[in-house]
Amino acid sequence: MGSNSVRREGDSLMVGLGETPPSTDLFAEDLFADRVVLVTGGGTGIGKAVALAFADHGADVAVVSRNMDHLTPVVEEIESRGGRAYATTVDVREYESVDTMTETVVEEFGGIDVLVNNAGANFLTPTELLTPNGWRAVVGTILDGTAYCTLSVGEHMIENDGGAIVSMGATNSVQGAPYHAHSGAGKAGVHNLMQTVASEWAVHDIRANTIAPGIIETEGVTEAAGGELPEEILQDIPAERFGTPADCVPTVLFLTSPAAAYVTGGYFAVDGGQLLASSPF
Ligand SMILES: CCCCC/C=C/C(=O)SCCNC(=O)CCNC(=O)[C@H](O)C(C)(C)COP(=O)(O)OP(=O)(O)OC[C@H]1O[C@@H](n2cnc3c(N)ncnc32)[C@H](O)[C@@H]1OP(=O)(O)O
Ligand SMILES: NC(=O)C1=CN([C@@H]2O[C@H](COP(=O)(O)OP(=O)(O)OC[C@H]3O[C@@H](n4cnc5c(N)ncnc54)[C@H](OP(=O)(O)O)[C@@H]3O)[C@@H](O)[C@H]2O)C=CC1
Repeated sequence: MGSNSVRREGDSLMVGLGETPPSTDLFAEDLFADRVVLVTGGGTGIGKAVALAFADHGADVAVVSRNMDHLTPVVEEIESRGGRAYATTVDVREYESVDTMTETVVEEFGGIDVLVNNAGANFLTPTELLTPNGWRAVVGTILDGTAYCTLSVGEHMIENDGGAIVSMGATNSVQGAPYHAHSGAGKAGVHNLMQTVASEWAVHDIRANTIAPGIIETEGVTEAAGGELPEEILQDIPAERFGTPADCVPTVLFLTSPAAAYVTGGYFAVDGGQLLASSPF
């Protein structure tokens, strides 16, 4: 068995920098029983993997995004596994649309305990070619969208028994990098917003954290990168592979579970070591 794989010896699960095991191998089956989880952008990529995993651990799951064609298969998949799921459309860039989403989900499931701000958008462009509309398309989705969902669902959480919020940041928020002006600035704002929310809303029993995926192979990032992910990037990733949506799942589940009761305002890279500096020698 290669060094980059999960090894089981007897009953113990030994994990290095290999494949992330399915969440059902790692967390209790009923970890999120009686909990309601809302995942924005839950019909594709990372959001889809996260939504399915929450359902596998007993949550009622609402998936929302602009396109019902992305959402319906996830609802069907969850229901076919015996779970409860619900989908509604939303454009996270529009506050009214977001507020309607919150009301609809609360009406359907009776509350919202966990919010995963996952809806996102990106493309790579030299800054001098970035138009105001291009900036708005990306920053409007990742920063306004995260803020609107946090404000709307947060109001509900404050009025009820608190909750947990996780937002998808990105490793490009840590320092400026070519072609990421809109995405990097927006994702930096996401982390800063989560820190502020964490500090203000602890009193309401609400925790808020940021997960920063590195490069996770999804159709979305491939499109954002212009059609393919250049293999040369792997030279800067100590894990020597791109991530998968499954790599992001356990961190989301951990941060929104009671295991993270004392964890708030944090920034958690899921990047195979991509943020580590490469050797100058
Ligand atoms: C590579 C490592 C990245 C790590 C960090 C983050 C990663 C991620 O977020 S990954 C995945 C997220 N998923 C996606 O990005 C999905 C695929 N992307 C898109 O759908 C588009 O890029 C979109 C976000 C712009 C689509 O939004 P939409 O509202 O449909 O936008 P429009 O097509 O109407 O365009 C608005 C505006 O943006 C300009 N624009 C769009 N694409 C590009 C591009 N590739 N390069 C330059 N400019 C672009 C477009 O021209 C419009 O501006 P105006 O022409 O001035 O009207
Ligand atoms: N993959 C990667 O390498 C990385 C991803 N991330 C972040 O992780 C998250 C998921 O990315 P990934 O799974 O790769 O990408 P996807 O493109 O698969 O996911 C983005 C999701 O957001 C939804 N969405 C986009 N715009 C809106 C909007 N205005 N309103 C509501 N929903 C919207 C899309 O659904 P629909 O089209 O139906 O609206 C889609 O389901 C994003 O926040 C992304 O920025 C961060 C770093 C790296």
